[in-house]
Amino acid sequence: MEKMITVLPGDGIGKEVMEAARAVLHVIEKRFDHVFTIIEKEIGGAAIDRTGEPLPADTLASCQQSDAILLGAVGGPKWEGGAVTPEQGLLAIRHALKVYANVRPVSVFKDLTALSPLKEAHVTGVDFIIVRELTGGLYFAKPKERRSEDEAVDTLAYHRQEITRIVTKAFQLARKRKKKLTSVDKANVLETSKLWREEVRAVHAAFPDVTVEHMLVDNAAMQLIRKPSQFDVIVTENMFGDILSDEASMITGSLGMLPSASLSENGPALYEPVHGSAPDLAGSNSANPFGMVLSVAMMLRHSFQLEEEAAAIELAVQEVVRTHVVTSDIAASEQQAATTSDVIEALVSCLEIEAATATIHEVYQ
Ligand SMILES: NC(=O)C1=CN([C@@H]2O[C@H](COP(=O)(O)OP(=O)(O)OC[C@H]3O[C@@H](n4cnc5c(N)ncnc54)[C@H](O)[C@@H]3O)[C@@H](O)[C@H]2O)C=CC1
Ligand SMILES: CC(C)CC(=O)C(=O)O
Ligand SMILES: [Mg+2]
Repeated sequence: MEKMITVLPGDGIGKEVMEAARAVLHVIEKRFDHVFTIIEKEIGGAAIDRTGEPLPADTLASCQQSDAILLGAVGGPKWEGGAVTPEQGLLAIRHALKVYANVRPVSVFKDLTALSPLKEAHVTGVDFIIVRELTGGLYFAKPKERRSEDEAVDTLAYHRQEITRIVTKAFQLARKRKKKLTSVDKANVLETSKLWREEVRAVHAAFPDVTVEHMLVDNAAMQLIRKPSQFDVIVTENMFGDILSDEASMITGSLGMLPSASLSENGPALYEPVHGSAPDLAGSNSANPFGMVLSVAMMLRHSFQLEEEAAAIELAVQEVVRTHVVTSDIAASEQQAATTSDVIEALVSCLEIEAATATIHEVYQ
């Protein structure tokens, strides 16, 4: 298979975790005989420094011509408060690619259950996805913001159609899973949430086999900690999904574990870890690359239908976790922490050994 992938490392640890994505893709290419043409482009602070723009035209053009896009993370103190910010580049690319559905799976690796701050019994069996609306709501309001000396206003607006398409996507995903959808809103006070609920009820008519519950966001935040295994598919608006997914990441042991896929109706999808550029870790070779690497697996599965290749990556992550080659966020102690480079090396050899094992298997069966 031949595919073109634009990679956008971005800023901070985005660059470091993208090294892991590249290394893993390289092994997959060799092992399964694919050709991945990788084009690297700038976004965020790196792009501002060189061009003055957080999303240069050539970056967007490359993404639009690609079969899929991998993004690290953007942002950092260097650009905070500037007239142009790295985060504007991130929002702009999501908007331009129309990737309205951000799918964030939350599942716990067996060998990490003890690391969750939650009781092990509560974490066991956790396997849900957050479907976050990604191109509307507070982060995209027009006029985007209003600011006077003493007042600032952001506008939360949703059009019925924006709700219909994300809710439909969530129902479709729920139908393929345990058929339980939790719609999270704040319908007791927000007009947008009332419209959201109306639409969930309307779309439900086409998915009678899926059970729906409506949950207020403050309760949902609590329920995620109380009993995360109650969830199957959560669908929610942009900012609620942003906040709840960082919260949910800790069920798995670390924000560094979570991958995501940002999907459009029919254009290329964007795959990125849930975390940001972590300025506190940048340059220290200690970022957890699993969220990025698992995003590569999502890309292979969803954009290229390469199930075996995706599973090979997930298996390698599982094996590397099992052998405790992990960064400090999920290591048993600081002394036992591996570097990002160690983890990449372990992932690569694991993927290569898996290949060798597969070959022996084929020879002897
Ligand atoms: N998709 C993106 O590009 C995102 C960008 N950001 C940007 O990132 C910058 C930093 O934001 P923060 O609020 O600090 O969020 P963050 O997600 O970068 O970091 C939050 C905390 O989690 C830790 N962390 C994050 N990723 C990790 C990993 N892979 N391994 C181990 N620990 C990890 C960090 O060390 C930090 O303590 C800001 O400029 C923000 O706007 C934030 C979230 C998403
Ligand atoms: C710029 C922010 C909206 C990025 C973020 O936190 C996210 O997408 O999860
Ligand atoms: Mg976020």
